[in-house]
Amino acid sequence: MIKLDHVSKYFNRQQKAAVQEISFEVAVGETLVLLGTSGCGKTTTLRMINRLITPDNGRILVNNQDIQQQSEEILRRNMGYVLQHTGLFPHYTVSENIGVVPRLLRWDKPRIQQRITTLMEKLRLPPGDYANAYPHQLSGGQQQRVGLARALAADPPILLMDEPFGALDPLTRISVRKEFSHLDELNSKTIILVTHDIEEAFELGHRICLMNEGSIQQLGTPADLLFHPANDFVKKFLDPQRLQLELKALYLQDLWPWLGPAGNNNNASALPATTTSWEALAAVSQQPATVHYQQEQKILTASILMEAVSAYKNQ
Ligand SMILES: Nc1ncnc2c1ncn2[C@@H]1O[C@H](COP(=O)(O)OP(=O)(O)OP(=O)(O)O)[C@@H](O)[C@H]1O
Repeated sequence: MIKLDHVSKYFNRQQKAAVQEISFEVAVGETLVLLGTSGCGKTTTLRMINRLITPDNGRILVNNQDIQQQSEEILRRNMGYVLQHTGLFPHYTVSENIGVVPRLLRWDKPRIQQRITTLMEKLRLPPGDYANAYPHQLSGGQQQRVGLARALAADPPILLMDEPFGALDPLTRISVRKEFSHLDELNSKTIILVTHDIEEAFELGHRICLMNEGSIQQLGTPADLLFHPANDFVKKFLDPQRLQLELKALYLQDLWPWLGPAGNNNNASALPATTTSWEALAAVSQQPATVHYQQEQKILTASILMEAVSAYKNQ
């Protein structure tokens, strides 16, 4: 659905490209995270995809069509854009902010109203309390949700997000991120999300594109980056948070051959095999659980889990 083919960008006739020979594809419904330190070219890459910046070399295709040959208006209508600083219009109410794009598209009033109400409810902004509030009357987390609602209003198939949780304090950031990952509105969307936060990338990305100085260092699943780093840069980038990331990237079903013994315990709570090791560790810290997978049931304790993680890594 989105394809970058050897895309480069040089600013101000720089010798060194801000983005250098970047190629990747993002499938329909996939979330790709662009991860990397400040200045590595993430935002430039994102802005080239919706034509806010023109590449110097290479091609960008959306739905198999070169974006330079599509009208900017139609291209952007298919892409919601969410920014770190929400970019809400300060003199518009929440409801007016969310309705901006549907109004531009000339939807009729009842349809716009219905859509605003639906999104506000889904994003935990009760319309009775917030529809007529102005952005400055909201907390950072609420403003962020309004920004997301505005990007989703016309139901675009693609969502581009630049540090969408970057302006939030760490606790709010974690809770807004969690809500975001469970939002049904996002299930079928193709999402490219920019962040410098490793944990966020691992939580939200189906795949991660790790960049440094304008180039891709590795593009793969969280498990690929952790267990099969392409080079020393990738390894060192992840090292500070390695254990936690490994536990979040490994699902119980990945550890199945090393989990044991098979058994049944009617008093234990049941965990799905799609639980991450991180969540499972929290769940079994008090008492054992059972896991059912491929017609087999096993007992899970913290020590069994940690031994299985070690065995997986040493295989
Ligand atoms: N409009 C511009 N003019 C000149 N140089 C620019 C411009 N935009 C970005 N750059 C340079 O291009 C490089 C990549 O910037 P970019 O904003 O894409 O990085 P980033 O990874 O998104 O960083 P950050 O997380 O700090 O936003 C940087 O060296 C930056 O200074």
